[in-house]
Parts: sequence; C-alpha cells; structure tokens
Amino acid sequence: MPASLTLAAPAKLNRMLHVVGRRADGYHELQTLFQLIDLADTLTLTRRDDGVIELLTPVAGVAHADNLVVRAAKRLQAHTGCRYGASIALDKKLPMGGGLGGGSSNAATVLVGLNALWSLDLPLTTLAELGLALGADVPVFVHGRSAWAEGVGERLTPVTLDTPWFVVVHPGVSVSTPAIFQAPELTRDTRPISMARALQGGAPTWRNDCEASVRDRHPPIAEALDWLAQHAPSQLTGTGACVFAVFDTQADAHAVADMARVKWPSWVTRGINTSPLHAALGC
Ligand SMILES: C[C@@](CO)(OP(=O)(O)O)[C@H](O)COP(=O)(O)OP(=O)(O)OC[C@H]1O[C@@H](n2ccc(N)nc2=O)[C@H](O)[C@@H]1O
Ligand SMILES: Nc1ncnc2c1ncn2[C@@H]1O[C@H](COP(=O)(O)OP(=O)(O)O)[C@@H](O)[C@H]1O
Repeated sequence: MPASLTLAAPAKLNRMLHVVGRRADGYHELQTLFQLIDLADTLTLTRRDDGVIELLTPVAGVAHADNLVVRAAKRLQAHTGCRYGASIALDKKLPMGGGLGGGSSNAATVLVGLNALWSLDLPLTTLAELGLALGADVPVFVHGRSAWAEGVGERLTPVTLDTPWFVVVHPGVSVSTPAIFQAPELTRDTRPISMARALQGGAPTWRNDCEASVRDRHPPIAEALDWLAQHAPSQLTGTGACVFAVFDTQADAHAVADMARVKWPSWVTRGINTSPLHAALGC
C-alpha cells in the first residue's frame, strides 16, 4: 500500500424519501432510495507515523475538531488503537448542507481510505457501524452502492437504478434538518412499502415527504422546484436545500442547467450505481 491515496467522495440524491414513523429517541424511520452520482469531493490521505490527525484544508464555518473528516479518522483510530496518523487534504466541490451528503461521504471515504492506508483490514460492515454514529448517511457511502434504505438509513439493500442525467440546483438557502423533522405538519405516517413495489412504481411514483414542509419554510426552494418543473418533474433531495430533475440526455440536462445557472449554482451529473472510491480500492 502506498503512503498516500487520492480518493473520491461522491454525492447522493434521495430519489424518493418516505417518513414512515418516529422512534422513541425522536429520530424518524425512513424509506429512501439513495442514488450515488458522479459529483464528488476529492480527498488525499497521507499516512503519518506520529499518530496525529490533521486536516490540511480547513472548511469555512466548521471547526477542525468538528469536521467529519477529522471525526471519522479519530473514531477509526480509537476503535483500532492504530498508531498511525494522517494528513488529509479535502478538495471541496459539493455544497455543504445541501442534501447531497457531502460531509457524510467525506467521512466514509476517510474510513474506507484509512482502513486501506493503515492496513487495518476491517470489513465494510464494521466501518459502516463506526460511520453511523457520525451521521445517518455515512453507511451508504461506506458500502458504496446505490441502495434502498430503511431505519434511519442504516438498513441497506443495494439496488441497480437507471443512470439518467440530472440537473441539480442549489436555491441558495440552508435548511435545518432538525427543524424539518420537528415540523408539526410533517407527514410521519406514510405506509411502509416493499422495496420491490417502490422500484416497480419507478420515478413517476417517487416523492419526498419532507418537500411540503421545506417549501413552506423556504420560498426560494419552492421557487427553484417550480422553475425546474417547467422542464422535467422536480424533487427535493433529503431535507434540501438542493433540488433536482431527471433528463434522458446530457444535452437536455446542459441546456436546462445553463438556464438555471443565470440564477442559481447548478450542476449536471449522472447517476451511478457503484462508488468510484470502491472501484479505486478494488473493494
Ligand atoms: C434525511 C436525510 C436523508 O438523506 O437528509 P439529508 O441530511 O441528506 O438532507 C438524512 O438521513 C439525514 O441525515 P443526517 O444529515 O446525517 O442527519 P443527522 O445529523 O443524523 O440528524 C440531524 C437531526 O435531524 C433529525 N433526524 C435526522 C434523521 C432522521 N432519520 N430522523 C430525524 O429525526 C434529528 O433531530 C437529528 O438530530
Ligand atoms: N467535511 C465536511 N463537509 C461538509 N460538511 C461538514 C463536514 N464536516 C462537518 N460538516 C457539517 O455537516 C453539515 C452537513 O453537511 P453535508 O453532509 O454536506 O449536508 P447534508 O447532510 O445536507 O447532505 C454541514 O452543514 C457542516 O456543518
């Protein structure tokens, strides 16, 4: 194993998200389809012999110790008693708090990458358990497959989804995930459905139960959803703020993204079913 690895941390879209219950601890039971996409941050991990974990590229607004990159590395070190440390450079492309799972994916790439760099040989299931304590979306990125998820997102079944082109638009506001989950009007009793039924229904039946509350509280997100819907059915990812729509061709997606970009940061990206991180490491 070389002493340094440069690895991707891809984003996700929630193609559908149902809130099917609320647990005693206040967390909500979800059913969601996570699709990985080819938009990604890049991390360079360099092994150190002195045990220090250092993030070389600070992220504005996030303290060093709070950064999920640092927390993931320290958690892996604490769990294994490993004496190595790491210097980590993060090239951030994914908008923060946008519902694209960037922070969670960064944490997953650190867990999977350092597992290789430190020759720890932990199975992905153990890394996913370690990651779950850092965020509900970390396990799907540790496993590196588009997936049907239940629980708070930790009960995963890999799926092979279509891989269309997406336009992703950031409406320029930030959404508080706890505020949406505390919203009195949030629908929390969607009847659970089977994965087979969700997949059979396909995109025309997929919706996000958080969308109504997010629309009410954040008019710029409602505006972006309505604007995008003129071109193709639009949806919210996670609890937002990003919204997306599906296109059959790259050219159609670029044409709409070019128009969206006049007003909002926008990306064209393609759905993928396996993470480039796992392809790079052969796991
Ligand atoms: C709902 C999703 C779908 O992908 O939204 P996005 O964050 O991606 O937008 C995620 O599972 C979010 O995961 P994550 O962003 O890690 O949420 P956390 O930090 O764990 O939770 C923030 C807060 O939201 C509430 N929360 C979160 C997840 C959940 N299943 N039920 C909840 O009630 C809890 O109050 C929790 O304290
Ligand atoms: N490396 C990181 N990248 C992004 N966000 C991070 C990171 N470390 C900690 N955070 C915190 O996690 C929050 C959620 O980040 P992110 O995963 O990008 O959004 P979301 O959960 O909406 O998909 C951010 O607002 C930020 O405060």
